Amino acid sequence: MPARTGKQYLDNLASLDPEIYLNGRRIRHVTEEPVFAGPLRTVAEQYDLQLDPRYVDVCTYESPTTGERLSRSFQPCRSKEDLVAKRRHFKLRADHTFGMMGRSPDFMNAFVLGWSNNAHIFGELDARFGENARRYYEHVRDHDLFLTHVLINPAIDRSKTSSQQEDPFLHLGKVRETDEGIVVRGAKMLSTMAPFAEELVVVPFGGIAPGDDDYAVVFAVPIDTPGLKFICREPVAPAGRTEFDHPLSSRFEEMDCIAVFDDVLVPWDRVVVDGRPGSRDLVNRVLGNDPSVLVVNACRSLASVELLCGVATKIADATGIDNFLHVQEKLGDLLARLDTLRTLFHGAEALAAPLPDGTWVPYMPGLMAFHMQTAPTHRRMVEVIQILAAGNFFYAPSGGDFANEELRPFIDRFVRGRPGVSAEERVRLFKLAWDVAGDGFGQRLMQYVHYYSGDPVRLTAALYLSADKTEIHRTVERALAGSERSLDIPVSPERLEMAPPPPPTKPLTGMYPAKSQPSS
Ligand SMILES: Cc1cc2nc3c(=O)[nH]c(=O)nc-3n(C[C@H](O)[C@H](O)[C@H](O)COP(=O)(O)OP(=O)(O)OC[C@H]3O[C@@H](n4cnc5c(N)ncnc54)[C@H](O)[C@@H]3O)c2cc1C
Repeated sequence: MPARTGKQYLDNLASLDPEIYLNGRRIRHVTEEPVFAGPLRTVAEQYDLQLDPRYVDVCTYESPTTGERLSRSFQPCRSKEDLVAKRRHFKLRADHTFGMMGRSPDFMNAFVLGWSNNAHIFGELDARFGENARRYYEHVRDHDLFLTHVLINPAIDRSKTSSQQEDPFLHLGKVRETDEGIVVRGAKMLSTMAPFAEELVVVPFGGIAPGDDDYAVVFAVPIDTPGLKFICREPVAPAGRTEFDHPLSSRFEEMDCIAVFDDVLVPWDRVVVDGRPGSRDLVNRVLGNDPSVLVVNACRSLASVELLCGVATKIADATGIDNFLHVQEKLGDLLARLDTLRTLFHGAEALAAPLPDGTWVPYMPGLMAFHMQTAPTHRRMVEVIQILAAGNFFYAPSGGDFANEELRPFIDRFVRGRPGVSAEERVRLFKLAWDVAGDGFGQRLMQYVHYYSGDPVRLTAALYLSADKTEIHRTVERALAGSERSLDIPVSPERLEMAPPPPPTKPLTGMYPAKSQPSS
């Protein structure tokens, strides 16, 4: 099947029977659940978008084997042109949600492309596993499936390894093997979008301790696999929210769930790492995702800070405060931050280079630097929106008030903005600002931005440990040499051709520094 429409996605989702629980209730038909209506419509639109005549060339490419149109997100990058084409696709789909949805289909599509690229590494444990990884990517690509994933163990006692927890199956681990596959038990925290997904991918992240091979299991299963349960958090956008009152949260709430594995059988053809001795070393060495995951993430981040920056400047204008110096200083700072991110984003692409296997990747340290700047930028933009909006959030009548003919003249008179800004324009703007900067929806997004890629503290430490510091140390040596080498100045190259960074030489475990791992 080629790239799907929204209807094809929804029809398939309706045919599945996953165990999804919301406030104690089993949701039997996710496609009919009112709480899920807004986000489901948005996910379906993400599928429709790729076949829209305006975007089909941006969002799809021709299958080399069948000639069908496939989602661009699955395309391997064999040239810089491929890289640019994928970035345009990712940014388009991120702009559709204004970057409010981090785990829209592109995220996991890019992730499983990496399973295909890394099949030879998974094959080191068992040739079947490499084959499974490659075939799974093709299965997801050819059926254009929507995936969720779980990486992290629940935070029961972070000072202990998985096998040291009070019960050996609090963290997800392998219980036994059968002729059909491996049986796994335990839990993984935070499966975003699980109610809307058709498949679940499991990959441990953050480092597995010595002696914990049983917990180094990598696999993918259909979302309605027996024994697999998802318990949703409380919705931040309860059913019935209108687009007038909640322009973002009524459409873009990604549900998060804890995933419980109550003795789940994973068939052998879905196993990529089976928890045998040596599994830990492999999982700590390779996460298995494609470098384009960082591009998906960067496109989402950019889309969301573009919206935030626009909201901040619009609200300053709407109430005539943009003539004040301190407001201009704050807005100027936000615009500079936005342009810093844009420059990093496009700079990483400009410095793209091929890996030894011919895959083109953007300048990865640049994308990592981009990632590390986005959370503080997002937070500052939210803070500035709060400072500039002040009490304005709290006298924004609801859609129902606007529809009340008796109230309307008062609203039009007293709730308008500066001359030229009507009450409706002003109120809609402040409701948008509240969704992203005040409401639980916006708070969850900010938490997402800080943590979606792991703990920023350990990620930043890992960046320090793995960075190539040769150049900056040469500069220090030149400064120390004093006048002896004062005319020995390197001339910067005419063209910057950055090779992709070598693999880290320091012992990192699944991206986090080894020293921050609990040990057995
Ligand atoms: C909104 C949202 C959606 C998410 N969606 C998904 C998803 O779909 N799939 C998925 O797999 N994950 C998802 N995540 C989880 C995300 O991967 C984790 O939040 C992230 O990896 C951090 O892990 P943690 O939350 O357990 O925090 P922890 O790693 O436990 O950190 C909590 C605090 O303790 C400190 N700390 C803990 N351990 C150490 C240590 N060993 N050394 C030093 N400091 C330590 C940290 O610095 C931090 O301040 C999501 C997270 C959020 C917020």
